[in-house]
Amino acid sequence: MTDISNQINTLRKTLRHHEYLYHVLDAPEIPDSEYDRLFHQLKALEQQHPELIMPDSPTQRVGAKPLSSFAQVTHEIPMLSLDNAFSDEEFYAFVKRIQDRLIALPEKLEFCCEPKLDGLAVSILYVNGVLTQAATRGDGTTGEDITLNIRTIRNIPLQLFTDNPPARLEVRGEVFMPQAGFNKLNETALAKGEKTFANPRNAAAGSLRQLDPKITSQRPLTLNAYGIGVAEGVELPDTHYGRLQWLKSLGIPVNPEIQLCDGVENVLKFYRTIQQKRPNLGYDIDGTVLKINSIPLQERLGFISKAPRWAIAYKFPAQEEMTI
Ligand SMILES: NC(=O)n1nc(-c2ccco2)nc1N
Repeated sequence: MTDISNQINTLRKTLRHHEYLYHVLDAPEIPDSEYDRLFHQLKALEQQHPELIMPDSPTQRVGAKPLSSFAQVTHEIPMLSLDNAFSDEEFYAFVKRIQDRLIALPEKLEFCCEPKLDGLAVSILYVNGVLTQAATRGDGTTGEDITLNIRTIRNIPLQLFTDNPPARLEVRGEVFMPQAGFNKLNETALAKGEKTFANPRNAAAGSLRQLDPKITSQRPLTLNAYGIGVAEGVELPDTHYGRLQWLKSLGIPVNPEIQLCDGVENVLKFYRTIQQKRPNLGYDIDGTVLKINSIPLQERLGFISKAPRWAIAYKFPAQEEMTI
């Protein structure tokens, strides 16, 4: 490898490390001025040697020019929506349905308990550890290709932090806008006489669905992963919580409030704790998501194909056999 490409690779590794410390761990080790100096050093070297530019270089986060429209992406594994509970009784009924379906049952059900982030669900595909495609959830089967916009979100690694990446890994999570960033965005928009957003969720959706990645790049968006879709060339942990910890080890941001809860009473304790924390989290949530932690149990339970809640077929009574 030439000396120049050595310098370029060392700078990329250093910048990825500091980007992770700053945007994922919120624990920078160098001042912004030093990060900028290294970034501009890399940018200059790449401009002198464009043949060495790689898509996963830290300098390649913001796409070149605006798109005219979004391509469609079909999810290999559908991104289903969640059933809702609005009371302890409805949660108990949910647990009872599980117990009724699982003949052989562990004495206590273990749940992975998560805050329900109020943003936009996205799917991010890494091929051999490199961020290759990203899409919105859309209708669960088909979404919009927002790869260029997702690449601008600073806490989403362009390359997984491992020397032995899976062949393909689909990370699923919520992109949201923290309240401080939302307030600042609206203040600036107001000052400029531009459109303001009603709430952080709309701001996140509007920012992610920008055709110009330069605009998305200036919006304070962040990702928290909450699951895995496609995974090839890797043996995944057999619990949901274990999979989230594994994602974290790859440099993927996961919400710090997530907890394992053993038994229904501890789950309800988590729910009330998050409810109390809610005003001070710094980002909007609209509840909690409570998941059976064991993957084999999840697979035994499967999915209910979700009929829309907004339509009903009101049928005529079965006709008597037509007599001619
Ligand atoms: N919105 C949110 O925070 N979600 N959404 C899920 C989800 C949706 C489908 C399966 O899991 N999980 C979390 N934490």
